[in-house]
Amino acid sequence: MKADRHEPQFNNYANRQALAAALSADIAGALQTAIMRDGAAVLAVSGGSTPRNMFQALSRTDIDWSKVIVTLVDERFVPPSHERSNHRLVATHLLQNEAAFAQFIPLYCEGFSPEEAANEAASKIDALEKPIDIAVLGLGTDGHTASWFPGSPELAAATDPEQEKTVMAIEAPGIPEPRLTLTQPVLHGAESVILHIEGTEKRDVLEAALEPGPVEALPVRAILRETKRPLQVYWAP
Ligand SMILES: O=C(O)[C@H](O)[C@@H](O)[C@H](O)[C@H](O)COP(=O)(O)O
Repeated sequence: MKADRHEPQFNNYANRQALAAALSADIAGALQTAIMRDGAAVLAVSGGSTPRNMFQALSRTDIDWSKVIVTLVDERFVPPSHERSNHRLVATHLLQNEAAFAQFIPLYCEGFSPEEAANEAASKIDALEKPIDIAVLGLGTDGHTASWFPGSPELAAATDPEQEKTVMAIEAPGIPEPRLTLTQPVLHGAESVILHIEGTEKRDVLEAALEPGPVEALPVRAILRETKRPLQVYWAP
């Protein structure tokens, strides 16, 4: 193993259906373990198109969802009625069936500025008094994860291991609306960090990010290099 390479643990599947079934079962098992240990479990999920099938499978798992708190790794600064809302995506595909009994902490807040909404969401997440048990991240082909986008003026602050804020407002060239994103320390502090990627292009981006180089170029590096335990990668072609 290369000394400066931060090896995640790869869980590779023949197809995306098999990945969704396995990842949803593994997340459900880890949530149930946290519930048994702590009386509650915190799950933070990403938006985008990749997690939809996994969300639908996870929504049907038979765990005590009333003891699960779901929140978002990041959010587009739009109301939950908007088609680009991650809140809407999670409400539609995850908080259904058995998982309809989960509690949900949104990041967006109607009538608030992005910064005010970030502070409001941070106060709710900080009040949980336990770290996130499972954070599920996606990956963009530009190397972003969460809303840590290359070229964002707030990228350094959001990926700073010393950042004291849990949630930050962030903008970046080319994205249509402001974002709200969890910061590096709160994801670093998660019991388990999962990267759910599909396709060869994203696998290549991850391999590039595992090589030495600046976080600014491939921001996912900020979590590849700083997790309490090996990042779990779930991948299918
Ligand atoms: O709000 C978002 O879009 C996500 O949180 C973002 O970080 C996502 O995980 C990647 O952009 C991958 O998105 P796809 O799954 O659509 O490729």
